Amino acid sequence: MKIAWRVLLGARKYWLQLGIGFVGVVMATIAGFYLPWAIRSLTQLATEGSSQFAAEALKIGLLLLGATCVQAMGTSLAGYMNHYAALHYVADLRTRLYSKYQQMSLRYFHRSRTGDLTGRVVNDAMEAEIFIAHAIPDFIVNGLTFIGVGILLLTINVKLALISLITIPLLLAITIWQSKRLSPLWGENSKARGEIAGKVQENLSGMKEIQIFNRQEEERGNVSRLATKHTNTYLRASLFYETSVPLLAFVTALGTVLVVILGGRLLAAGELSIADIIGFIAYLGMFYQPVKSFSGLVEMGGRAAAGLKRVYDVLEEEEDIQEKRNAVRLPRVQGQISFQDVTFAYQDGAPVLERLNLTIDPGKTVALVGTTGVGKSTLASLVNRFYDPQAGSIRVDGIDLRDVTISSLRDNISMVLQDTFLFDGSVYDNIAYGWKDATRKDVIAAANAAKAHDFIAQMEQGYDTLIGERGVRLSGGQKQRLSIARAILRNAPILILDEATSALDTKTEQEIQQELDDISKDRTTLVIAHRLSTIRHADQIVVLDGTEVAEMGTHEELLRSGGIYSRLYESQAS
Ligand SMILES: Nc1ncnc2c1ncn2[C@@H]1O[C@H](COP(=O)(O)OP(=O)(O)OP(=O)(O)O)[C@@H](O)[C@H]1O
Repeated sequence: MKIAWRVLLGARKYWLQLGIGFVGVVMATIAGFYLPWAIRSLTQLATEGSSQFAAEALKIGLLLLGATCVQAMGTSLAGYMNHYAALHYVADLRTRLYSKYQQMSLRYFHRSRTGDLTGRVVNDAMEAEIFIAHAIPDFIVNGLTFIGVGILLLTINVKLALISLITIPLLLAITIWQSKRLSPLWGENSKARGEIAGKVQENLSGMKEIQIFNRQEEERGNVSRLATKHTNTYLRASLFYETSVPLLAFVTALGTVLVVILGGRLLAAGELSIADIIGFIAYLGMFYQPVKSFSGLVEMGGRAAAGLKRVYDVLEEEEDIQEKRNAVRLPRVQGQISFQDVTFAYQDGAPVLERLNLTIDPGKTVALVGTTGVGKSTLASLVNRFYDPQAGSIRVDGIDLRDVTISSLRDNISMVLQDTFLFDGSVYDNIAYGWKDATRKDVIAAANAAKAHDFIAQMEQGYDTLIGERGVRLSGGQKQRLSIARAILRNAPILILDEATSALDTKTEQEIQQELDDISKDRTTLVIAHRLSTIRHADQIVVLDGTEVAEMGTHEELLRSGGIYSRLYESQAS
């Protein structure tokens, strides 16, 4: 019920269409009441031996034609208008969900499965269509039919109408029992379906690893287990559904049996005509229909509500990276970055960084060095608020990152990451992704600076060549060069290079290194590189050890001091 209100309130932009749909539903339902009435009237005329039978029958026929036309028009109007509202609301929900995903921190994506998140946008949001265009109109039709036909039955014969009510409590008890058991089962079913989507998506991304390590059997087993789990949850729900539906049909038939027996007695006593009995039985089918379909409706609503709950759960999720209400726009910065007593942990009790202090002067190049897993990438990702530290603060030009809007902060930062991601589109689009107002000249200049222009020019369609799933495959080094071009194009005052040249051969690395050295001259640059030869010219080298800064200085200073850095450098040189 809560979900129904939520859907209706959420779809308030489409109340006009829903209102028209409502009128259509009412028109069609009421017009549908006429057929049994017409049968009753015709039987009455025939049994009374009316001399005007032909003329009366024509009148009834024309009325029936009118009612049928109204019913058809109402159904069509309601169907289109309700679908119009429903499908537009589905589009709104999908957009809101996606936009919510964009606001979530990386932490959220690490703990969620991509397939599950995709399923919420594609499948679960679609349940709103079931709710608005099917469950709610059906509920109105059923309510109207039950009340309207109930009144008509009372007008035909009160005693018979009361007798036909006897089975209703039993019918209701069965449907309520059924819906209580079914709703949670449909919830489990949705979850199990999401798990399969998540697992298959994950395995498709990791297919190379599955084949390299020959884990096909295990992975097939994992998918099969999830598929069986889904089948079992579905079957449990199905068992309830399939036992209660025939039970309902049986109890409904009992009602008709009672009416036939009592109707016969009343007929014998002269209290009722044969036309009344025929009309009554024709209406009785309509009268029991809402009660019978109540369980199906509850089941349909329950399933849709379970899916929609998964959508609303995401929409309600609190973003762990929040923008303050009074956050200000960060202008283009000079580029001083300072970490003050920063403590950060992915999991409680296992800090990656603890009370870390570090100041990077504007325009300087600072290299982060340390053993693998020490927290270099983590430190870099705190600068553009992929995560917030649990304690301490990070400032850019003295301004706390939490006081500025996230978009203005990120406008000031360009990043080249270890794992390059390129979109399914042209080479040009992928480079231009770095700056939406870039001209073709800017894009080519950036490609030149990243030493990517030559290989792009050699492609059959040059910058218009499609890459990714629909186009050509690029080598790791080519991809990396495009992502460097994208970052160069962004022209931000802070540049973060996280293993940016790791996929390149030594010769190309050296060439690009020169370009990177050039572009980092007038901007603050944070470099993470395992190959220490690439960072020896950095203004400052910061060595992380444990959870804090262990050493700091230039290449020469650190070599002289004979600490961690000098040992690392020597081990690489040998
Ligand atoms: N999303 C995450 N959730 C939980 N733990 C994480 C996550 N990302 C990194 N870690 C852990 O945090 C620690 C620091 O990781 P980080 O990637 O910052 O190290 P790094 O120094 O950049 O390593 P490398 O040189 O191998 O890239 C590691 O122990 C890592 O396992």
